Amino acid sequence: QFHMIKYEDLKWDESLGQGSFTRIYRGHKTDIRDGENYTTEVLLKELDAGHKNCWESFFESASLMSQISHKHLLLVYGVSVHGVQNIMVQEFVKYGALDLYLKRGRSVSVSWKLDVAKQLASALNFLEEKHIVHGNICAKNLLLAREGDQSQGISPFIKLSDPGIMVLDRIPWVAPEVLDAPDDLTLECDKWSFGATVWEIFNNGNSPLQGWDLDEKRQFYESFQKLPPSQWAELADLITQCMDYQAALRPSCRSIIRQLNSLITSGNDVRYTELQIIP
Ligand SMILES: Nc1cnc(-c2cc(N)nc3[nH]ccc23)cn1
Repeated sequence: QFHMIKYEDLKWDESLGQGSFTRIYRGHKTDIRDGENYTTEVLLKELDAGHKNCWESFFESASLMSQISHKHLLLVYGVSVHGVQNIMVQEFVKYGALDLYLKRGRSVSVSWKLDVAKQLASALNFLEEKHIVHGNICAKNLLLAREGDQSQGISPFIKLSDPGIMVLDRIPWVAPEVLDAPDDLTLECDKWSFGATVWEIFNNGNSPLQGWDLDEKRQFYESFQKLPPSQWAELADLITQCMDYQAALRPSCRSIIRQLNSLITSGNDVRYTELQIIP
């Protein structure tokens, strides 16, 4: 399924924090090609030995991403097994997770945000064409490889990370129909999550329904509520289409791309804060 990497070819640098079942580090891997030693900067994702049960979803998500390659999909070099330890070796993406980048108050323009949304849509379109469901689209899983420079006309560049291990309180990123049947994730689920992720991008990385407890979040679905609309009507409309409670009515990726391309950023290039609903 994927390339096995020798533990002795890996070097750990600094810790970059930890997820629910994983610890992540910056590191390097060495390869020997035509007798030359090459070192590549990598991200090392250690799966807690204690969480054996997440093993298959850990490797499933890794193998999913290593079967295909696309410029906006994170490259997974392979896995390394050392005793009871499992390590996923990913390409190192310089600026890390997009939600944290946006929360750090980087004031980015509307066209910057729209570029990111278009790149995510093209990654989703690629996955849809391969009938591959990602299952965990959110700003936390978007990695920023290039900050972009408005003055030089250089756009940002993002990579969609592996789905990782699905945790259940994924409301409002997880599509409502998944809550009752978590096993049959469909391509339509990724469209719902795309809508929630675009909402995050245009809300400076703030999570929708931030601070709501699980009951309030369940209630949000049960009463078919919608996220507070962006003041940009056409964007709000696209988000609403993606987050349709009827999966079959969500737009195709091609339609999403067409609508994103028809959004006019001129005049919208002002910074505005979005509404937040208070539970
Ligand atoms: N595939 C990946 C995933 N995350 C990073 C990353 C980069 C960074 N500058 N700070 C971080 N802090 C935590 C993770 C991370 C890099 N590459």
